[in-house]
Amino acid sequence: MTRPTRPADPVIEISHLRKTYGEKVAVADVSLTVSRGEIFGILGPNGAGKTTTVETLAGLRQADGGTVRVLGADPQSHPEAIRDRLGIQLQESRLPAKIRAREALELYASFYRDPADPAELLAMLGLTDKAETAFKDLSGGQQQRLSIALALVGNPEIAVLDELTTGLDPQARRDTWALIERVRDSGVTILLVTHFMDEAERLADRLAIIDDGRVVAEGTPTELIAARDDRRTFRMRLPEHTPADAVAAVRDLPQVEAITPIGDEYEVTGGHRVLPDVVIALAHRDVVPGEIRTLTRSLEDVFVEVTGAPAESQEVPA
Ligand SMILES: Nc1ncnc2c1ncn2[C@@H]1O[C@H](COP(=O)(O)OP(=O)(O)OP(=O)(O)O)[C@@H](O)[C@H]1O
Repeated sequence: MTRPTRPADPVIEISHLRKTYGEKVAVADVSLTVSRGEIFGILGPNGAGKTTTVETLAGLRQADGGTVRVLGADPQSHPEAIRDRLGIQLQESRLPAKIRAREALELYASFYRDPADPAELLAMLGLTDKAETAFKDLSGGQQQRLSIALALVGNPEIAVLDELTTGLDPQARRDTWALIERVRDSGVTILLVTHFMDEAERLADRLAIIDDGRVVAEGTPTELIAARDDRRTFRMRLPEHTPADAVAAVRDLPQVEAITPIGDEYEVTGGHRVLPDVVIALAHRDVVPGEIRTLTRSLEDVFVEVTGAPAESQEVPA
């Protein structure tokens, strides 16, 4: 597992968290630390224990083992210590159909000692025009932005956002990402729960991949990709009439793990020197590849390797 250096100024510290529901172990052993001012992503397949982890740190569930500290306080024994300092947007937060956007924000603002100005929040989230619109008449993206506004209305130091862009169209997702970056830039620490690789790669300063109730990898997206980047893959197009023994010679090179014909190309995977070795071996046989493309790894490749799970579909409604 990748172990990053210890983060500075921790605002969330989870150590060996365990949570069961009867026989079901939802969280087996999760430890992670979130620093002030960062966007920290929790990424994992369905049922991995992500929501249970964030609900426990928000004081909404009682842990069976381990310790949780949020802004230095234990949310299990002192939920009031973090109540005004942590805002949470849970999956599929539903509001009454007829409540208007401004009314919902004013209602939530009334729960806090030092709330944000609802009108300012509406403006920041691009909802000023929709202030008097009933919840049921807002689009999916507008409902999502309102639920983010509700997580921010208490002027929290930490915002926990769960499945932020599920069900949004591509443009609404991009708009939401830009908004989250603005919120982070205003000084709020963000804990983002997601099963979308592109979202985690784009937004998270650091992230933990959780699988089956355990942290299986942790670091910046770049660290995670680089840590496992000891293999190289490229595709090449060979000239017509390339002799079969040239391809066989490539297959026999120590650096080559696999060479697979795909359409009119070959995909070659191997060690970090595989590309020059293949090109030199072909040159010895007077074969010059017509085109070579190296394939770069993504967070999705890392996710599949560490969880063994197929990556969640990235498809969203057009
Ligand atoms: N209240 C509950 N009672 C019993 N089992 C539960 C309960 N809540 C969650 N679980 C189970 O615990 C496991 C972890 O659930 P959790 O919701 O934390 O996962 P998740 O990673 O957030 O998944 P998803 O991405 O699907 O929301 C799952 O197997 C789930 O079915």
